[in-house]
Amino acid sequence: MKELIQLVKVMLVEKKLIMLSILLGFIAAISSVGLLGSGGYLISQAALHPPLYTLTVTIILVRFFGLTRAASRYAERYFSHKATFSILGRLRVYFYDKIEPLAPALFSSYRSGDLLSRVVADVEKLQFFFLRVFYPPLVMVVVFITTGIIIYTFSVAMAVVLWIGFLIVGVALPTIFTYFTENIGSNLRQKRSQLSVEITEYLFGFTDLRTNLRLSEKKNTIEKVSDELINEQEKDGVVSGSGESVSLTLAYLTAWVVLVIGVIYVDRGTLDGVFLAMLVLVTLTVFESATPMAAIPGHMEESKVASRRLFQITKQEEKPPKKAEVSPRIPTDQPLKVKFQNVSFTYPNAWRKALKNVSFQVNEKRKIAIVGASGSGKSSLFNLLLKFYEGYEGEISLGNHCLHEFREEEARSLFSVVSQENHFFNDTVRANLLLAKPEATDDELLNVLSNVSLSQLSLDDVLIEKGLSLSGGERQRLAIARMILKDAPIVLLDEPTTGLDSITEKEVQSVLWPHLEQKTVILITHRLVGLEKMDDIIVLDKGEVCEQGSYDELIEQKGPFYDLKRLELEKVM
Ligand SMILES: Nc1ncnc2c1ncn2[C@@H]1O[C@H](COP(=O)(O)OP(=O)(O)OP(=O)(O)O)[C@@H](O)[C@H]1O
Repeated sequence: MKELIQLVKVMLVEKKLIMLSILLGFIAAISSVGLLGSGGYLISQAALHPPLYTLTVTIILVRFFGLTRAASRYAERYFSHKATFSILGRLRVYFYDKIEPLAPALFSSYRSGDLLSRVVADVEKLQFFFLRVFYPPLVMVVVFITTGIIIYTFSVAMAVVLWIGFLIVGVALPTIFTYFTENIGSNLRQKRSQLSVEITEYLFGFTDLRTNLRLSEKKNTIEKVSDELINEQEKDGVVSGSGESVSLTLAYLTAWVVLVIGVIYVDRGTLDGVFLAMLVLVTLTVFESATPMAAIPGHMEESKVASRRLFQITKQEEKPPKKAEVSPRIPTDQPLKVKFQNVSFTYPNAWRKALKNVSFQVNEKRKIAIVGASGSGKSSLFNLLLKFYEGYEGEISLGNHCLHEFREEEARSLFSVVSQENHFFNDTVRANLLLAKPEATDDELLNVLSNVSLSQLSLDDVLIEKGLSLSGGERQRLAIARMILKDAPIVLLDEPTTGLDSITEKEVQSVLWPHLEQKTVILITHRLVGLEKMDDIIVLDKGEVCEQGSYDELIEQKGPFYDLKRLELEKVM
């Protein structure tokens, strides 16, 4: 329930549209009651053959209610859907704003398929919260009160029957159906989320699954989960369908009881027979606004769970990292030094430290390599520098400022990153390059492409997602083109040539290094080729710095670096 209250708070930003929808919903419902009531009265009066002028007022009333009903129903649909789409838009922005600063730490808690399903499908599901859960009961209560008072002036017994009918259809039935829908709803959601996870894994792992001959196995799993989902949807359909039919039956039953009471009263002479049709039709019509109540439990349950799942992701925000209010202004065109002082770090939910008391300094324009076996903590250093994770001990500084002083965007603007796997979007070469420098002109882009020996590409060439239409070497050179365009003072290289053959590796290196002269460079690698040109090498082992020095010093020292180098050479032989 707490989540729904939170949801309502976000929704209330659209209070004008919400009020308008409720008001128009009420006018439409009461006009329906008025139309059928005055219609019933007109027919009864007409049957008595009165002079035509006595019917004029009733005819005008029928026309008035008819037109008002049509216009207000249209306006109600228009404004309620407008409110719904505005609310959904706001919710998407709200959740995106909350989630964005939590990435990539978020991926340690959620599988990407599940996250996708939460942010897309769960927000989508919330459209029914306003349309089916939030405002129809408000309209229903006001319409019943108004109609109950009108009927009361004719007969107390009829009004009591109407109110009993209302309590059964509008309150008791939805409560009973809540019980049934809870179970079905939770299975349905579980299956939907499972299907989303399976499909996402199928798409992301397509190549691996195919090469390992596991494609059909995965397909079968997807089909099985899909069948289970269909099964749950069928059950859900049966429950919500029966909810509606039971409500309708009870509404007709109430109208029958009103008719029977009316007949008795007319027989006794306590009610004028001309009002009988009007009262029965009014009773029938007023239930139009109560029958949607049967669908409320299902939608309510779905909205409750959808909002719980959504707010759960953002809950990590409750212990937010220290956020800098104003970032120090550092010119991005000047070299910058980087310093780690006794930095220790444990990933959220991890049981051991990824970094332990790491200290090193890279002065302006210096180039250092950080080497170590897989899992030694190399990427974790970049994760902290780029502020993907907070909550470390010790101090990291850029220039003369502590990293905590920088806002995320400002800190990231000081780095260019070239990694082993750079992402390219399914868009033109131009769009993929402008990502690094949105204001760059075509001439500038073409110049950079020629600098990285990619003159054969046109700016309008469209890349397949992840740059799969390019060779590995071309992808890396395109990533270097982005780095040149961004022109940040610190360059982070994360195994930029791993996976390339030695000729392509040489080509990429020859394109890369001339552009790094004026930059502070940190290279992380587990391969020890070409490290002679680095000013300093830091060797990490299980998150700790175990050795540091120039290439020659480390070779001479015959320590861990020397051992790693020897092992690598042995492997090559
Ligand atoms: N998101 C994460 N959540 C929990 N633990 C993590 C996470 N990322 C890394 N680790 C752990 O932190 C330690 C250091 O990992 P890191 O990725 O920094 O090593 P690495 O030297 O860069 O490895 P590789 O060369 O394979 O990329 C490892 O024990 C790893 O399991």
